[in-house]
Amino acid sequence: MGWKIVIGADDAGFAYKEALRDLLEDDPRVESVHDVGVADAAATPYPRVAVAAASIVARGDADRALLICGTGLGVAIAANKVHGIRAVTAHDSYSVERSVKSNNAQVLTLGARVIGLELAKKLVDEWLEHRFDPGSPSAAKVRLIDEYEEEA
Ligand SMILES: O=C[C@H](O)[C@H](O)COP(=O)(O)O
Repeated sequence: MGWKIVIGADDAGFAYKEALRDLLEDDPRVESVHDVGVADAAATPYPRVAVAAASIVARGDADRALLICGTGLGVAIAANKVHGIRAVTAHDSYSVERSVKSNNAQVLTLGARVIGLELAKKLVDEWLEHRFDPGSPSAAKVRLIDEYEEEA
């Protein structure tokens, strides 16, 4: 079975979201792509799409989410407010890899005003290759985040 991915963006990320969704839909590693919007480039506050996408992942209806805004930062902050979600902004290959292998982040966020579309496509392509190893030494560190969240 392939990845079930949710994708979303605000107005600043709309054009990138459209291009990255097309890429994901054509990728044999991807089973499904759920687009939570926005549907056009009309101004939309980034927390709305970020929370909508992250909630789908949190309830187990998708494996991962890809979110795009101007910087990637606002959608990451908003997505991280959803219980159980680990969202990161990553604009280089190594960080994208470690976001999965070290942090078991289910949400990758990108900034359309920060990186070019071709780099965004390359990072998303690489992201699909990475998997978290629950038997790795990183797992205990991620559990500490979960434990803190349960106690908070
Ligand atoms: O993090 C927020 C995003 O970059 C958003 O696209 C732009 O937000 P702003 O209009 O508040 O700068």
